[in-house]
Amino acid sequence: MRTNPRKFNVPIASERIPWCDTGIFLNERPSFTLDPIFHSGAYYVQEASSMFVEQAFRQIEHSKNRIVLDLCAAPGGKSTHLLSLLDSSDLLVANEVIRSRVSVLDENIRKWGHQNVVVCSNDPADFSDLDGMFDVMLVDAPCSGEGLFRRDASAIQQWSVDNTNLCSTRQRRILADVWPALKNGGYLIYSTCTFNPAENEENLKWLAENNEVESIRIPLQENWGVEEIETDGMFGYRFLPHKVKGEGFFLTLIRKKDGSDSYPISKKMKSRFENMPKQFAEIRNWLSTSDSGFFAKSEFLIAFPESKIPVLNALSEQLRVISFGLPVAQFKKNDLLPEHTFALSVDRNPDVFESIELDLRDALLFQKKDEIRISSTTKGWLLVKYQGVPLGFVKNLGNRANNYFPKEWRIRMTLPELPEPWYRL
Ligand SMILES: C[S@@+](CC[C@H](N)C(=O)[O-])C[C@H]1O[C@@H](n2cnc3c(N)ncnc32)[C@H](O)[C@@H]1O
Repeated sequence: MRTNPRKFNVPIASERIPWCDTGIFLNERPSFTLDPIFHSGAYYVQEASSMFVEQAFRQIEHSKNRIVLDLCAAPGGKSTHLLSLLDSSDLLVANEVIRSRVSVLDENIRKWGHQNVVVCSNDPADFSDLDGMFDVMLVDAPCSGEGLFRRDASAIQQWSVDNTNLCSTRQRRILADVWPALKNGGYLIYSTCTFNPAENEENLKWLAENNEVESIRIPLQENWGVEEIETDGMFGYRFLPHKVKGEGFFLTLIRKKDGSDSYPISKKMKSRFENMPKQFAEIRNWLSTSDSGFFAKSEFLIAFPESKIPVLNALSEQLRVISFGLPVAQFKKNDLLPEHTFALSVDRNPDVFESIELDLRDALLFQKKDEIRISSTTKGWLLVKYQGVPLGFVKNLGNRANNYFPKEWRIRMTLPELPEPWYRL
């Protein structure tokens, strides 16, 4: 699993994943459903090899105000990882073409708690008019999944030569479609969870034959067991499951050496997003960021970096934007109701709402959306926490408390005898 460093520190006794600062191996699989902080975006359960994206990202020249695209983003493993690696001045665009997979992506991103993000649902071809828009692109391409063979025997049955050829053709189409949107000097991280050259190094070779690119090497440590392969001066990194402590994976990093230097973003374009109604100005104090603008979308107030509004306008001219920023509150008449996602925000001003700590059972009852006992004498909005990690809001009426956990995210299982959590904070 990979922790959210803005919410939860890696437990000290854990075995670290050597290529990811926030990644740890768990000795056994605990019940994540019965862990309140799992539902709060304190960590993401992810296969270890995939976290190698961090090493690629570390080779990218550091600068601020980058626009980063995760093209094949659902369910959000690498998008949440990127959010933790990016500067708050950067913007992540997380895209998933398959509509039924967008809601899980959106949910995982909301729980991670960052405001500098746009979620959209488009075919790679829809990006081709955004000439030179992105500084960094991650294409974690759909593939034949040979890397799953070890843990899922049915993946072997589904494998065929025809399917690998189909995947390779599709990957080339995806790369060709999205390539113009990467700016000159921008970086592409390409990855798959398969081994065969047709979906990996041969695609790279094809890209290099048709475009000006520079292959970037990623430093390795021998004890990681990761293989560096070189094909005509192009480097790739292969994870073979009998050699690394992780599943099968392939990744490469290249730099674009041609094309547009930047996308013309007009600062004057009329915004599609309404400004916040003036009577709610107090909400500015709810976040500790200096760059938050607030926008009204139906009855919700959304925080989004003010400086990125022109980019958001430009993106929404071309793309189907599903969500942006972080919902902070719902306004009803002249009242502001804090949103659940605001409780999970990494930029929440801790002084605005009083908080109370729940024990494990009450924390899970809260996340089941059941009634819970509140010991606080403070009436009104209270932030509830488990082991210091915020879980959401209740409204304490004195004799009872209303539970504001979102219905669609609630835990549906009946609570069994509760296990001890696998960490101590
Ligand atoms: C390997 S998975 C991505 C995993 C994700 N990056 C993560 O780390 O959680 C590949 C994704 O590509 C999407 N996909 C499928 N066909 C596609 C296509 N033709 N173009 C772009 N993406 C596609 C799939 O829906 C899937 O979400």
